[in-house]
Amino acid sequence: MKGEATALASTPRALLHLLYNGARAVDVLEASLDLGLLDALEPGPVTLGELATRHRLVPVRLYKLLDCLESLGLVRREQPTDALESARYQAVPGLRAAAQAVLGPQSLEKDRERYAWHELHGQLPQVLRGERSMPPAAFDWPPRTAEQVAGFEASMAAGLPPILETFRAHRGRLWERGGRVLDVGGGDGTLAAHLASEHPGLHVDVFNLPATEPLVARTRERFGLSPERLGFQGGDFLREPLPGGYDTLCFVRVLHDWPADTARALLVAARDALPPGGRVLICEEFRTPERLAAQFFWSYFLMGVDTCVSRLREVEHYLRVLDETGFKDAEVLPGPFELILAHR
Ligand SMILES: C[S@@+](CC[C@H](N)C(=O)[O-])C[C@H]1O[C@@H](n2cnc3c(N)ncnc32)[C@H](O)[C@@H]1O
Repeated sequence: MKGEATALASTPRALLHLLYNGARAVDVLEASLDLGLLDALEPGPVTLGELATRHRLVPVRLYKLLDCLESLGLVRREQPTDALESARYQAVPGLRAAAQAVLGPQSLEKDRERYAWHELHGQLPQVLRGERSMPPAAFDWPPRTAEQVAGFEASMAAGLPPILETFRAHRGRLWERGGRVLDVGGGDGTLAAHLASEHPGLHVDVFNLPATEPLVARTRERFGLSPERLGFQGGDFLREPLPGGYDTLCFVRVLHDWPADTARALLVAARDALPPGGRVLICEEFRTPERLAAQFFWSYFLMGVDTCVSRLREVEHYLRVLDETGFKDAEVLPGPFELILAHR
């Protein structure tokens, strides 16, 4: 039985049937996760008879649940005889981890429900004609009040684990020589604090808008770091050059927020601030089919927010701009969020 991932649906009509049944499909997956069926199905293959006995489930009912999973392309079935119990199943690789990430307690999708998407729901023709938008009271971009800034930076920090995983996977390569790092647009300093804590030879500063200074101070305190290990440089990268004195400048989920010419200008500013041999690190949600799917909520939501021009770009776009702005030896380091490393 082959276990490789499959397309969600083979035809547009099949996809539309599945989408219409989205709430029921999520119910099927949550039940499968809660019952522990995914733990058994992913190593698989396992027969329906074994699954039903192990989990004390009614075989004829379990068969129908597995039909639902099969129609979603999430399990494969072999039916050696017509007896239900003999049907053998195997989940596609990664299903359990995906179900945990998307439906489990730390689900980003569930967190997104608190945003006012229903302001647009059912109104897309008016939204697209420019007659209706997200009310600023429901979502303001860029964040303006201290409360909005703190809420936004906290939600960014909550999404850092896969980024930290990538940084950790390449720790030897990135930080064995220590040095001074500037995390440009570095949020509330959570990434910088992890880097400083995990690598005693590093000094890390956050460059961010002055309004974020108290947030970085709080992070510094939470991690028990001194200002010598985790510093703050207040500034506006749209209006002033980036500060010098660093070996590495990081742009983590920053460049995608801007039009291409602004993102390019930021890389030029980085080049001008770095010494020869200095490094730039770009960590982004590069545009891939999976990332676009993970971004579906924001593609929908931001139709009503013209002030946000954030967009996913292919990794090749950034590699080309790095080349055009004079960076050398760019390479893509793999991980849950790929990291581009390039040298001045
Ligand atoms: C999408 S967030 C990314 C935060 C963080 N790097 C992360 O990945 O969690 C963009 C960051 O850029 C900062 N930023 C936005 N405009 C800026 C500006 N003009 N100058 C400096 N920082 C800015 C924001 O305050 C925020 O921290």
